[in-house]
Formats: sequence, structure tokens, C-alpha cells
Amino acid sequence: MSTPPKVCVLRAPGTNCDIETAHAFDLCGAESTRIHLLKLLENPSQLDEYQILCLPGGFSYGDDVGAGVIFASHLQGQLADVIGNFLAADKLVLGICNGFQVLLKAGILPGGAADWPPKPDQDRNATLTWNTNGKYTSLWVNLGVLAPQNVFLKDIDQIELPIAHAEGRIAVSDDSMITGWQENQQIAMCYREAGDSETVLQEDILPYPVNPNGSAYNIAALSDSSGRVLGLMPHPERFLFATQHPQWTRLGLEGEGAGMQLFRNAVNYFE
Ligand SMILES: NC(=O)CC[C@H](N)C(=O)O
Repeated sequence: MSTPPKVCVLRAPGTNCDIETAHAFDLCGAESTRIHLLKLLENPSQLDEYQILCLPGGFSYGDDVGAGVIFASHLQGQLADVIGNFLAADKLVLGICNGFQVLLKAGILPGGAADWPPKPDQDRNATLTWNTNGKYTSLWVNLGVLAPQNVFLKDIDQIELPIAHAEGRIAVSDDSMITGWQENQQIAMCYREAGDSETVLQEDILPYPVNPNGSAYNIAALSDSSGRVLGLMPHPERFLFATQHPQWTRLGLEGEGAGMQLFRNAVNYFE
């Protein structure tokens, strides 16, 4: 058997999904360590020992200034070099919910290694901002995959997962940039109706609760063009077991939850 990949689950003050996220990777055969951002800042080069970097969900720095902004500023500052090395290597980066907000606000997504480190005057063309309903929203959604080349999404065509966020709406400065994202397969997942047989990227925003936050083009997740970085608003670590689904008895679900596949795909990449 090959050596299990080492996962750094990076937490900050206010992160609250790190334990279950580390558990998800471990269940799939990885060896994960939860590391506090302040510890990593003391010795940034310790990140070099890991093959997977995961930014979990939560409320880092209390969502002050904007969800993910303060965490992102550390990645852009003292950690810029080690993050650059990580992105350039054949390694994986996953950001879940607050972690996705961090990746986007730091500029790690959607550009990945190609756009790192961000230039001080670089325009930000996309962000995650307040849900159109203005509320913290927690429910289950249906998602379709548009970037099957992304390592985490291998063999997943559609998936049902829970969301729980206040600032989950993707907003873009200019609709024309969506074409570029499409060409580079950076649009990883979109919200869609349950039972849809295919996922279509469309300008029309699907109504709540299908699109729970009003995201442009119903986008729920972004990939970099290498397919080794994924950021998603839904929480795959909250659906590791069938019994976590609110209708598991009525639907007769058993065994593993659909979210497990994302973590397994990441671990299998290093076999
Ligand atoms: N579940 C989460 O990671 C929440 C992210 C962030 N705190 C928000 O509400 O938007």
C-alpha cells in the first residue's frame, strides 16, 4: 500500500468544522492534522510536509470585515511563499464554505498557481457576498458538476449536500468573465433542481431554495484550471453517513453519505 497522503486542516479563531473535516479525510485513508493558523505563521515551511491543504468551514475571525477576509490576508501576507510552492506542486487544495470564501478572497481561486501571488493592484472580479435573502441560510441543495476534471469531483455527476452560510452568493463584476471561466473549466458546480438530468450553466437565477443564495449563474463551487484546487459552499463533510440526510428513513438510505466521495477522490489521487 502507498503512504497515506498528509492533510493539513488549517483552522483559525472561529473555525468550527475542522474536526469533522479531518475525520472525513482520515476515514478515506489519509493522515490529517489540524493546525492552527497562528502555529503555521510561526513556522510556515511546515506546510511543505503536506500533500493536501484544506480550509474548513466556520466563522474565522467572526466573519469580521467580511467572511474569510482576515484569514485570506494572512495567506496573502506571511504565507504567500509557502502557498505559492503548494499551488505549483502536484498537491491539492480544498476550501469548504468559509474555506471557499478564504480561497476566493485571497485570490487562490479561480486562478490557482497561475495568478499567485496576487498583485497589490489586481482587480478582484468575483467575490462571495451576502445571500440575496439577507439571512444565514441552512438547508439541503442539489448540485450538478460542470468540472469533472477537478480531482475532488471525479465520478460525481450530481450530489445532494447541505449548505449553511450567510455570505454564499457569488457575484461577478462583469458577466463576460463567465465565458472565460467556462473555457477553463473553472465553474465546478451549480445549484440545480432535484431530478434534473443534466446541469446547464444559465444566466437565469433559479428561485430560492433551488439556488439558496442568489449566486450568479447558480454557481456553487469553483475550480482552478489545473483541477487541483476546489472551493465549494456546500459541506461534503456533513454527509459522510446516510443517517445525516434529513430523509434517510423515508428514502431508505444506508451506508455512506455522498459527501465521502470528494475526500476519497483526493486521497486516491496520491495512490
Ligand atoms: N458554514 C460556514 O462555513 C459559514 C461561512 C460564513 N461564516 C458564512 O456564514 O457565510
